[in-house]
Amino acid sequence: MSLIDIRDLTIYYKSYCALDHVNLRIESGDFVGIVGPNGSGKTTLVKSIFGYIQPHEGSVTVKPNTVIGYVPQFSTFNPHFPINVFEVVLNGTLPSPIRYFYHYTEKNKADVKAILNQLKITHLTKKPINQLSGGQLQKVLIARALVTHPDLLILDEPTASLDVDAKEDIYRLLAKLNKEMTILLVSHDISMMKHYVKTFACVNQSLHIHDNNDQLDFAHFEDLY
Ligand SMILES: Nc1ncnc2c1ncn2[C@@H]1O[C@H](COP(=O)(O)OP(=O)(O)OP(=O)(O)O)[C@@H](O)[C@H]1O
Repeated sequence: MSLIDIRDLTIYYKSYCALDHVNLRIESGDFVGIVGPNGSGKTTLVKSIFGYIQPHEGSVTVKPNTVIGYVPQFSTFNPHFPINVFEVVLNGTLPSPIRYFYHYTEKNKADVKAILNQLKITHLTKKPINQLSGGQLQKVLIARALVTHPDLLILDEPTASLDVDAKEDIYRLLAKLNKEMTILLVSHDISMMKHYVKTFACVNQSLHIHDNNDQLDFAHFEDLY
């Protein structure tokens, strides 16, 4: 069974059709890059995988017991909230829905330490998040998603607004993580993605799949923007 099986997914916002009979299968171990122009339906596709948006037609089936980690778009995160790195990552262990009087366990805290160590950001543990660089904050958000030990990590434009070195650093980290988990990455960085991604899904209301081993005409992809 595929990790994610999307069949004939059609989503409308009122009368506007954002996704039109989209089909996509994500297999365990894949590194899928979702590309497409602004407003083409990438975030809508991701939200439908989480079940935040219900299909008007078609279905999204997630393999039972799949743990999904999510790194939201940078712009949806408030970097000025008075909280430090350890606390942000610890938040990732909160159960959903949150129970009243929930207390973090010692295991939760040990998991956070282990992830910070794995991502080599232990030195940032006590730093307030408003003192982090863009690349450091992005790694912290990835750490928060990893603390639940996901089978599938979904990232929505994790490298937007980062400089080239910080972008490369994030892509190298994702390539390493892909040895242990499946990755679904929404991004506009086609030129960098093509070095790391195994499968491209090109969204523009409908969806086309390309194997990165194909001789892809990336110039044509870039024309879409
Ligand atoms: N809640 C909503 N209500 C109405 N229209 C919406 C809503 N969310 C998205 N849309 C519209 O649906 C289309 C797809 O939006 P979506 O956010 O999925 O695109 P995207 O490919 O992620 O864009 P971007 O690259 O700019 O982040 C857009 O035309 C958008 O304006």
